[in-house]
Amino acid sequence: MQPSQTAPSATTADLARIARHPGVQRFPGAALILFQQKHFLTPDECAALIGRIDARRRPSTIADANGDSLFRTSETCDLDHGDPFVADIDARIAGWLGIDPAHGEPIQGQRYAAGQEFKPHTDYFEPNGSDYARYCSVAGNRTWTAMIYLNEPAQGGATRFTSIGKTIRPQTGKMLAWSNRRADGSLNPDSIHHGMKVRGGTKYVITKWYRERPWSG
Ligand SMILES: O=C(O)CCC(=O)C(=O)O
Ligand SMILES: [Fe+2]
Repeated sequence: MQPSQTAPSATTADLARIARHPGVQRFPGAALILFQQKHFLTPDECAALIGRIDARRRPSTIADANGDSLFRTSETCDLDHGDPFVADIDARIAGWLGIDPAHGEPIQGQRYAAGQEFKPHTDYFEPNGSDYARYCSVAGNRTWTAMIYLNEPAQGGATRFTSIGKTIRPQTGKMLAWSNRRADGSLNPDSIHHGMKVRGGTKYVITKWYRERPWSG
């Protein structure tokens, strides 16, 4: 293999590598390291993922449940990494970020019907939260999130980063990638975001989370 084709081995994303991707956009401001890459997946790839999500979806769950049963009302699907199509997308996301793929959790699909949402939350686990040991003792906390919109709901369903005041609308194949930590490695509360209510149609995304240490399933 050429060096450029080898899988990355870094424990976190490589900002210089990301910045070199043609068409990548970095959102301004120091509060959050957030990138967008349009057309990361083709419409056909998105449709194929939607088919897989519909075949295996189940109600979504949350860590550190706060008693609000309406906090996350979507459905979730663990995609099968034994499926070469899924494995290829997984490798492309890790390659884009420059993170060792071993640090990634399995890709999940999320489906929101009209009226469903995921209220404002951070993707990292609260170190003082009741579920921290359960979710983080082996692989550590979540470092980076990559999320790809698979379709465009008829109405609603934007992702709003509530602290930095940025709203991103779903576009088929568009990837958002952000660091859940600040440049100094501390957890970043400004990564808080809201998967806003779908008002018409259905919304599908895939989410990919990376950890401080290798993920062992
Ligand atoms: O659906 C969205 O826009 C956000 C999804 C999300 O934040 C998550 O799954 O952690
Ligand atoms: Fe999230």
